[in-house]
Amino acid sequence: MFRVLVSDAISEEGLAPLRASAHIDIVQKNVSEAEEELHTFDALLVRSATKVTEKLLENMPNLQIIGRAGVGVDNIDVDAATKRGIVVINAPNGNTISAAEHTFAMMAALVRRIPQAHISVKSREWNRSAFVGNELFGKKLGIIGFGRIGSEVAKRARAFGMSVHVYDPFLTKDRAEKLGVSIHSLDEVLASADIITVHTPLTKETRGLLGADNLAKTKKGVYLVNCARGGIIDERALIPFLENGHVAGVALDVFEQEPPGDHPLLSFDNVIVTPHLGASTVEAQLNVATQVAEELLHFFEGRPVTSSINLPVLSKDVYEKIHAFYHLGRKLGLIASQFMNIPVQELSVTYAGTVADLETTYITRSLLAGFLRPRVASTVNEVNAAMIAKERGITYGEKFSDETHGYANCISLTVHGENKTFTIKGTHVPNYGDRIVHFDGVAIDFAPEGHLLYIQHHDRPGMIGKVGNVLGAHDVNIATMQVGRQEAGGKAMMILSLDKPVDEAVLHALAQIDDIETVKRLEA
Ligand SMILES: NC(=O)C1=CN([C@@H]2O[C@H](COP(=O)(O)OP(=O)(O)OC[C@H]3O[C@@H](n4cnc5c(N)ncnc54)[C@H](O)[C@@H]3O)[C@@H](O)[C@H]2O)C=CC1
Ligand SMILES: O=C(O)C(=O)COP(=O)(O)O
Repeated sequence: MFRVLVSDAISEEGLAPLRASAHIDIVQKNVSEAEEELHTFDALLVRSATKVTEKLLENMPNLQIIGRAGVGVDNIDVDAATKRGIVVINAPNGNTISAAEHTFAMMAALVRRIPQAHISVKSREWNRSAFVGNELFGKKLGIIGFGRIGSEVAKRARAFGMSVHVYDPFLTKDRAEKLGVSIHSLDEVLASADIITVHTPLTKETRGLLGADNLAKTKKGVYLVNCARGGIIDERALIPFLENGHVAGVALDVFEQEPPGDHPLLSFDNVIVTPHLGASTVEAQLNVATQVAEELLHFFEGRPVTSSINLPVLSKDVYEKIHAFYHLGRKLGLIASQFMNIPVQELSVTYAGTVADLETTYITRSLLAGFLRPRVASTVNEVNAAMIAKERGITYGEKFSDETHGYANCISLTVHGENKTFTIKGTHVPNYGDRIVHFDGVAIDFAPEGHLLYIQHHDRPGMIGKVGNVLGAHDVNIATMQVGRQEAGGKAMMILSLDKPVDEAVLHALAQIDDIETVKRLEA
C-alpha cells in the first residue's frame, strides 16, 4: 500500500484515478495536521502553499516522490530532495492558459483601472472622470521570460494590436519569428516598453531582476505586471518609483511573502492585486491534478515519469526500449561493486550494438545506483546516484564502441580501484533475459539473478566435484553452475547460482580446497 499525503487544495476530480487504485491510500491534511504520521508517507502532493523544506523531508524518511500540481517548484527544496533520492515532478502545461489569461486580465484591469472603478461604484459613487485609462492597442508590451506562459501572453497581446518585445536569454530567433515577436536585450525592453510583464521562474538570477537599477531604466509612466513569482520585481525597490509617479501602476498576483500581510504596496491606489490566482480555474486545477495523479500512478507501477525536475525525462516509447538495459545496468553495477569491495575512483561504461543508439544517460545512472547501493547506508537511486558518486570522489564516463563480442548488444563496465581493475560485460537477449558474458577477463555465460557464488581457481580436473562435495556437505543446493577459463590449465572460474545465500562457514570450507584462489558471495 502506498500512502500519499495531499497537503494543499488539489482538485478531487483530478485525484480520482489515485483514489480508484486499491494500492493507494490518500490522506488530505496539511503538514502540521499530519505531523504524527509524516514518517508513513511514500508520496507528497502539493501546490505552492506547502513549503517542502529540508526539515520536512527529514521527518518524511519514507518519501519517494513529491508531486507539484502546478509549475513553480520554488517552494520545494529540490536539492535536498535529490540528495535523498526523492523524485520531484510537476505539471508544467496544465495551468499555462489560465495563468496567461489571468495576466492578460490583470493587464487590462490595470490600464483601465477596473478594480478601482468597481470599488467606487460599489461605494455608491458615479465618478466617470476619475477612471480614464489607456488603450492596449498600439502599445509596446515587454515580456521578460518567454516560455509557456510568456508566449501565450504574446499571442493574446498581438490579437489586441500590441507590439511585443521580448527578453529571454534562452529564446531562439526561429521561435521568436514564428510567434511574431522581436528579441531584445533586457535594457532595450526596459527602455522601450509601455507595459512590462515578467514570466520567468524565481531563481538566483531572476530574484530582484526588476530592482532599483533596472526600474530606473524603464520609461516614465510604465505599467508593470507580475503574475509569475513574488520577488522577480523587488517590492521594496518599487515603492519610490510609485511615490514619484515614474511607474504608472502595478498588477501583482504574487508576493515575496504570501500572504503579504500589511504590505506598504497595498496602500497605493494604482497597485492592483489578486491572491495568487493565476492557476485558480476549474480547468487548470483539473489539468494539473490529473497530470500529477497519472505520473504518481506510473511511478508506483515502476513506469517512467515524464515531467521530473531531477531525473532525465523519458517518453513512454523510449522507456519501452531502454527498460531492459536499465535493469542490466543495475545488475552490472551491483555485482561489480561487491566484487570490487575496495575503494574505487572511476567507472567506465562502454555501450556497443543496439544499446548504443538509446538514451544511455538513464542506463548509466541506473548502473551507478546499482554500484553505490552496497556502499551507502541511505537510499540511492537514479535521482541521487550522480550526486553521491561526486561526494565520494567516484568519477564515471560513457563510451561507445562497435565491439559487441558477437551479441546484438553489450554493456561493459570497467571499475578502476586502488591497484586493481575489474571488467564485467553483459548483454540482454529479448525473451530470454540478461546474461553476463565476460567476468574479470574470462568469457563465461550466466544469468545475474539471486544468490551467486564466485569461485576463482586453477584449471585442474576434479574441481567441480570438490566444490559440489563441500556444498552438499553443508546442505547447499546448486541451481546452476557455469565455468570458464582464460586458457587450459590457467586461471579459471565458476559461477554458481544457489537456492539460498551461503554463510561464512561454507565460504571458509571452500577456500580450504587446494587450487581455489578466491571465493566470494555475490547478490544480484
Ligand atoms: N500566478 C500563478 O498562479 C502562476 C505562476 N506561474 C509562474 O509563471 C512563471 C512562468 O511559468 P512557465 O511559463 O510555465 O515557465 P517556463 O519554464 O515555460 O518559462 C520560463 C521562461 O523564463 C526564461 N528565463 C529563465 N531565466 C531567465 C532570465 N534570467 N531572464 C529572462 N528569462 C529567463 C526561460 O528561458 C523560459 O523561457 C513561473 O515562475 C511559474 O512558477 C505559473 C503558473 C501559475
Ligand atoms: O503553478 C504555479 O507555478 C503557480 O504559481 C500556481 O500556484 P498554485 O498551485 O495555485 O498554488
